[in-house]
Amino acid sequence: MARHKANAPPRVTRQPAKQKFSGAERSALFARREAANVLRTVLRGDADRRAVASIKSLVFSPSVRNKRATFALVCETLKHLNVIKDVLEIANILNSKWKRQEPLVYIICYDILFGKDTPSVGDAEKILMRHKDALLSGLATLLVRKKVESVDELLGLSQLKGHVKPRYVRVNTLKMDVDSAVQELEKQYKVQKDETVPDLLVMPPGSDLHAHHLVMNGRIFLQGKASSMVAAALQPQAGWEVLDACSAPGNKTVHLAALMKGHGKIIACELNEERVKRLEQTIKLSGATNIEVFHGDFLGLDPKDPSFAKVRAILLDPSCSGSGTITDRLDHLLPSHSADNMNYDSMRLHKLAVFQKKALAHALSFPHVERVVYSTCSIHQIENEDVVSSVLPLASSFGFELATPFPQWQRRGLPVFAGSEHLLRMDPVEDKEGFFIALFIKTNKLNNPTSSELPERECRRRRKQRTKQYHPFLWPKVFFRAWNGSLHGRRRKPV
Ligand SMILES: C[S@@+](CC[C@H](N)C(=O)[O-])C[C@H]1O[C@@H](n2cnc3c(N)ncnc32)[C@H](O)[C@@H]1O
Repeated sequence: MARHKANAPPRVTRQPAKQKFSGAERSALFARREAANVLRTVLRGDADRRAVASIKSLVFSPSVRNKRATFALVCETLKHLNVIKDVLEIANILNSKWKRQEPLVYIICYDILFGKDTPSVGDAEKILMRHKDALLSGLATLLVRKKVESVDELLGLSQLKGHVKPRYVRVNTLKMDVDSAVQELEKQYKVQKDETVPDLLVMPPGSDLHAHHLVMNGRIFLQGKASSMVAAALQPQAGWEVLDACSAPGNKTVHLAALMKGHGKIIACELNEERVKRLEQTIKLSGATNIEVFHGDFLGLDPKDPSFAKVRAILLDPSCSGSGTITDRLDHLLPSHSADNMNYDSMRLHKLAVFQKKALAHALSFPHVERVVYSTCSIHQIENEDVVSSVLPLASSFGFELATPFPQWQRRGLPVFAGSEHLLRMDPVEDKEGFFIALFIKTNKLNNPTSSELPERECRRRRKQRTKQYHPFLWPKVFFRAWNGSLHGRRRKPV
């Protein structure tokens, strides 16, 4: 009887010279390799809790050639990942020697078990195809064990099927006006203007614009509704100086530039080196010339540094759990979102909230700032209402009040403190995306004279006192950094 090397790792990529593939086979083979590379990055990032980019942005990076097929394969494999892993275990096919090839094995198994065409070319494919019967019978065993009749039931897919979201595009008014964009897009799609954000267009779900010439040349940006509401809520005026505190990949930064009609200055601060590169690409694509990129820690910026003396508005969109967009990003399918990780999640949320509170308190402490927007794509109260309520005493001591962004918007903050009706929420089911926005405006309605009525020395004294009172945690860090020579990040020239 012929014996297969069942437990040997597949040797991949190189094919024997004489082997001839059809065009379709070749492109399927490439798509599986590209999907495996994306999946490897996604799973590694998820395991380390340090994802560099979402699945979408990895697939739509320039290095991936067959984007549509790769995206579909990655998403489908992730949706089925737990099932595939269980089936592989039941079929007892893999051992530790396969470890380095795991993502490719998952992709091929997806194709074998659930794909339209069974893979016919490729070394790894051939090895796994020899186990097709074992894989199929492993799947049947799994359905029986889980007491379900179909794979859909196993995946609980029915819950996700209602999640159909329109495609939103934001017109980059630095390069094109809204009506011209509508005219151009209407040649291929049904287009409507969004009723909330003036430069936002709504198109049918599934409209694939990734390769559209308006996207490629930065005349329109593929940006969701919630994300487009943030810069609009800040309402920066042409000529202002604005600080985008946590800015990469820069969608909101370039939206600010468009709202300011290219006049004034935007300082885009970003901590992560890799993401600074993406920020710079976004800025270049947008054509904005008034954005200065600052590679460094927002918390390390000294609000009293003369470079920020003219900053009048801050957009703070800090790192968050992303719980409002997980169905979009498919993050809920990643191993870290399984029930086993609930404890880890609450620890992570707590850590995020600590940072968010610090960052918001810091934003409010810039002396000449009049408007601060705080936003997250999270549904959790701990990252939203709780963060805002924790800084309210500090905010009011600086003369800030909560204001109501988009007053016509119905869904407001959770009623957990007086004033939460000013906050804006979007619901992941009703609005197809979970999001949160808070807007602080300096009204200077203090019980004592307004800061503009006080001599500068007195203002300084009061600020110092307030800082001592509310910021015990901030200054030691800043001083340490200054002492350590790392207070200032790298300031880059405008791109
Ligand atoms: C939610 S993302 C911002 C998205 C961005 N506003 C946009 O619309 O494209 C948060 C960003 O903040 C950055 N970040 C996290 N901590 C930071 C810090 N202390 N200082 C500056 N940036 C930080 C992260 O690296 C990440 O790129």
